[in-house]
Amino acid sequence: MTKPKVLVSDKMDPNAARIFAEMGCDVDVITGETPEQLIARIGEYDGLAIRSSTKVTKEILDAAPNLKVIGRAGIGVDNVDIPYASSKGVVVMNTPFGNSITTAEHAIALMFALARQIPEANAQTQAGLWPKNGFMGVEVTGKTLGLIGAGNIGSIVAARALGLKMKVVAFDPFLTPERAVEMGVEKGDLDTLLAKADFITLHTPLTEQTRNILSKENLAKTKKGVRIINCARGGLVDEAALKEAMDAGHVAGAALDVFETEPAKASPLFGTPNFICTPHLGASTNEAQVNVALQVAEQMADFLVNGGVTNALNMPSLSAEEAPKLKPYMALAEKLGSLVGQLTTGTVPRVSIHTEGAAAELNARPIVAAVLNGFLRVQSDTVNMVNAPFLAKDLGIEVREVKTEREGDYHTLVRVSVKTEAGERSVAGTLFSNAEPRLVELFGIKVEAELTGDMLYIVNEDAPGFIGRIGTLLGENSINIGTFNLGRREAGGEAVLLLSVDNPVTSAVLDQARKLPGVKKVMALKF
Ligand SMILES: NC(=O)C1=CN([C@@H]2O[C@H](COP(=O)(O)OP(=O)(O)OC[C@H]3O[C@@H](n4cnc5c(N)ncnc54)[C@H](O)[C@@H]3O)[C@@H](O)[C@H]2O)C=CC1
Ligand SMILES: O=C(O)CCC(=O)C(=O)O
Repeated sequence: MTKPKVLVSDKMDPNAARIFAEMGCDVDVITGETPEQLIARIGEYDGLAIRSSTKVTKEILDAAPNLKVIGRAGIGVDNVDIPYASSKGVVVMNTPFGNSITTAEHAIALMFALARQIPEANAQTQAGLWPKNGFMGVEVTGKTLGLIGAGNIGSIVAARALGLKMKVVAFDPFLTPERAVEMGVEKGDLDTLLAKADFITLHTPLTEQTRNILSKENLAKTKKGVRIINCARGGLVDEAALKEAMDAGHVAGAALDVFETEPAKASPLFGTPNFICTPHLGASTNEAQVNVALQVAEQMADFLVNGGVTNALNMPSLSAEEAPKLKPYMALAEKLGSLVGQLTTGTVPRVSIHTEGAAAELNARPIVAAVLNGFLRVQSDTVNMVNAPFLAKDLGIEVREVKTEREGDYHTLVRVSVKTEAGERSVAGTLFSNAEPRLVELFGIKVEAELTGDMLYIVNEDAPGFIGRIGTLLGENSINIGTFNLGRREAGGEAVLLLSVDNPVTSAVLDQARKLPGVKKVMALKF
């Protein structure tokens, strides 16, 4: 088997390359290239490992037909066009925890640097000025820290601030009252936070809701003398409004690690008294960089070599415990989706996935994605587990999930139903020995079959002599039958025949089969 090829295109701890190699990937580390150089190179790679410098645009994704996974050694993925990557079936992963402590510590470091004006005091002291009287600081003890965003990093910042005997007011629409109590913070709305905080620190992603969350209007609602720290993303603070508020003496100090445009080579804030900044160093410690490099390489290699999915942003994760249990279900789900896709014509406004018994206890998202992957594969060669749910949405297909924990006839069952112009049609399957996917029902008829390789699907009137005739026809055309699976609605009624065959059935043979007496439908299937 050829080894997957990975490109590391941003500066990353060397442990990443070591792990990729140890886990069976060929790895190239080529950093600092222009977008054009990356476009010329990316075509040969299965994986791309990045930090924040590489911008993974539509153009880069279009030039990457082999790309299967993008791994961000860090948290923010705003440098990756995720919707487009998803539409191309490329998994995007990050490492959500590896640099959180380091970034929280940077926010706390900047808070102290602001409180005691350390950068300027340092500069003037080293210039020989000994400015003993020019730097009256403030204590942080007893002050209120306004925390905008109480996720991984925000909650670490809160814990550190509480340790410094500060009070913490947190604004985060997803923060539950219980979690706020657990964190020891006061949950407040944004206006309350703005009115109360002596220091404000931001820890949200940049979204349409958070862009300019510290706007001119909101800065005006802050306490006079407030100090602001942003170690999250440029664009959360309106930089021009911040400059105005600092010049007016309303904001006493601001520390930015991140800027709206990076690298920030110029800014109206540069040179403003009590403004300090760092060049997006939030994650830059030895510890964090080793953590994220190891983690991204392990996750990407696990995906490329073993199919494991961890911390993907556009695909359901499969934990190490879940993966072995879910894998046979995903195979079953994909086969059932494929069967119903091959047997259905016309528009399908709805696909329902019903899990029953043991299947209902599992994480349904990978099972649903696998059904859609199989179902849509019939119309698209480029569909996969990542883009199938997006493609279904684009096609206007409603996807329903139903779970019944009670067992029916089978210990475990997955049923796929599609709504068509002709009505609802469904197929169902189970796992034999908890591992082997088997079809057990086809459009209301009980039929047990392994869906594999080339198959022939025949609907006929149940009558003596038919099986002999189809066997003879295939034999005369040198088509060897592997398995033979029969089902019927009732004696003498509609019957279904599913045959696995050792070689594909040509259209000429299909035509001959259609002419056999009692035959209603004949189709070649492929799994
Ligand atoms: N400066 C640097 O080098 C680094 C920056 N970061 C950035 O830090 C940010 C936070 O990272 P994590 O804490 O790991 O993310 P997280 O996802 O754990 O937490 C983000 C929090 O923001 C909250 N949030 C979302 N929308 C909000 C809104 N409209 N108002 C208030 N809160 C809102 C979410 O509910 C969530 O709790 C990310 O943007 C990340 O890119 C992360 C690492 C290093
Ligand atoms: O990789 C870096 O230095 C930046 C880290 C960062 O911003 C993130 O993880 O979101």
